[in-house]
Amino acid sequence: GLGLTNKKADNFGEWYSEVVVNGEMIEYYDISGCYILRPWSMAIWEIMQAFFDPEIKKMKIKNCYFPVFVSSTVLEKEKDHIEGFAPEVAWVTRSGKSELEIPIAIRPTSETVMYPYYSKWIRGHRDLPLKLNQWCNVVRWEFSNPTPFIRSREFLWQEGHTAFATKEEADTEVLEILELYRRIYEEYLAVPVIKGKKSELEKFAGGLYTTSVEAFIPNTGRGIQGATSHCLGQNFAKMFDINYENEKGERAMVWQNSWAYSTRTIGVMVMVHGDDKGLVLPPKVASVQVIVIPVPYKDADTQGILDACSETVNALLEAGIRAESDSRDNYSPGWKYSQWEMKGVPLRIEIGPKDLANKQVRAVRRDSGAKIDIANAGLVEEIKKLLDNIQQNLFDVAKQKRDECIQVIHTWEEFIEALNQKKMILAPWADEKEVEEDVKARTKGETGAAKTLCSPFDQPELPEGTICFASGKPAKKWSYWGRSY
Ligand SMILES: O=C1CCCN[C@@H]1CCCn1cnc2cc(F)c(F)cc2c1=O
Ligand SMILES: [Mg+2]
Repeated sequence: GLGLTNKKADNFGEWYSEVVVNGEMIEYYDISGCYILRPWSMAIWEIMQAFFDPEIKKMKIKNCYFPVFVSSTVLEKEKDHIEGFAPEVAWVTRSGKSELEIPIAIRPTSETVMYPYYSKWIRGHRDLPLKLNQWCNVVRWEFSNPTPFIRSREFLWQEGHTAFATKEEADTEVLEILELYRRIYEEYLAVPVIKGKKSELEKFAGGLYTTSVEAFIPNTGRGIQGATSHCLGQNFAKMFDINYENEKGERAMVWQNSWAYSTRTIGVMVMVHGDDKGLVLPPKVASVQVIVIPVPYKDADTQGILDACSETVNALLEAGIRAESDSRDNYSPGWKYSQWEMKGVPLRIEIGPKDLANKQVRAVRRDSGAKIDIANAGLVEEIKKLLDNIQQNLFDVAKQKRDECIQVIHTWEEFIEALNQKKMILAPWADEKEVEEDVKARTKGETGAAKTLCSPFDQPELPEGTICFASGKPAKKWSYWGRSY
């Protein structure tokens, strides 16, 4: 019957895959690491896209579409950028019965697909800035444990690829995009994130610097990169000859950025807000915000109740609230309550004989379970307020839980202790690659090594003489550390 067999606090991994399946977001596919995105999750992707796409259009970024296939010559053009990733690249080696002359890769990301054409299109300073984005899928044949939305062999994302005449313009855009990613998480998914800069070891090797929004999953004590915005510097301009004649008639290389968020966002939201009754959807991203359920009673005025349900739905729809009624006659109200709770619908409205008589409805919140009787007069306004309150409450609760997981430390002992307590660790460190490599080596274990998540833009005080928790060298900055996805 209905109901989850796994508890979130007991076995998180099994709970998560049960919730995304029972909530009808995901269907498992017969190829490992691949998942079907059912309408219940696709609708969330579309709602986020409906926010992000107009925002980048305001920034004069244009959408385009490049081929999914990459020739091996161009993919391998960038040796050091690719070398670590080579095992993840999926290849087409034949069509029908005939082997291909040259194998063709399926895009794992599109730098090498796009930049030869950036080189061709960018000739003079009037061709700048060139700012393109594409909404597409990418394929990375990952081997570590596949997880719906979080780590899959194919996923949907947007990838932005921009080119500027000056570093200043690039630096500015990196942060403008990162702010949009923060808004996706905090204003839509109700998930708190931390903005910061990746370490030299964790950044995109092909770029100059990487910024990210970092989320945290309290149940597993793991950080997760929520979205990423890189400044590529002039590295790819050098590799792909993307240069132009500047206003002084000199040859100059462009400054580039690339940035992405993916369907991973949905998985983070499920992990943070889901509970033992199933999904809990923030109203801003719920394709159904209010489900109206008739509660007929014996021979009580059933038609009157059904009419009240459709009138309520229509009033809510007219006010721009995404409402539906569930008037299926082959399920009991109780069964419907559980099913819509499993699907995480933020608000349920029940209409029974008593409600009909009193010209009111009974609203039930999915986040707190609170039951509220609301008069039909002024119903729409009350429901709007309730949905806003649910959105804010989900964020506040998630932020409070995440903040409780943050532990400031100064010594190695404190670091290990906090790691074992599944904390998100804030520590002063020397900001040296070897130090991070050493921490990874010293914390390797079956639950994965600790690594830097990001160095927050919002730096705490670093008093003179503070030492690095791992090396004893003078500390240069604070960074968040932890195990991660
Ligand atoms: O993260 C982004 C934002 C959107 C555009 N790309 C950048 C960097 C992607 C880094 N990356 C990430 N994963 C990869 C996997 C591969 F198999 C491969 F060949 C290359 C890569 C790879 O370059
Ligand atoms: Mg990867």
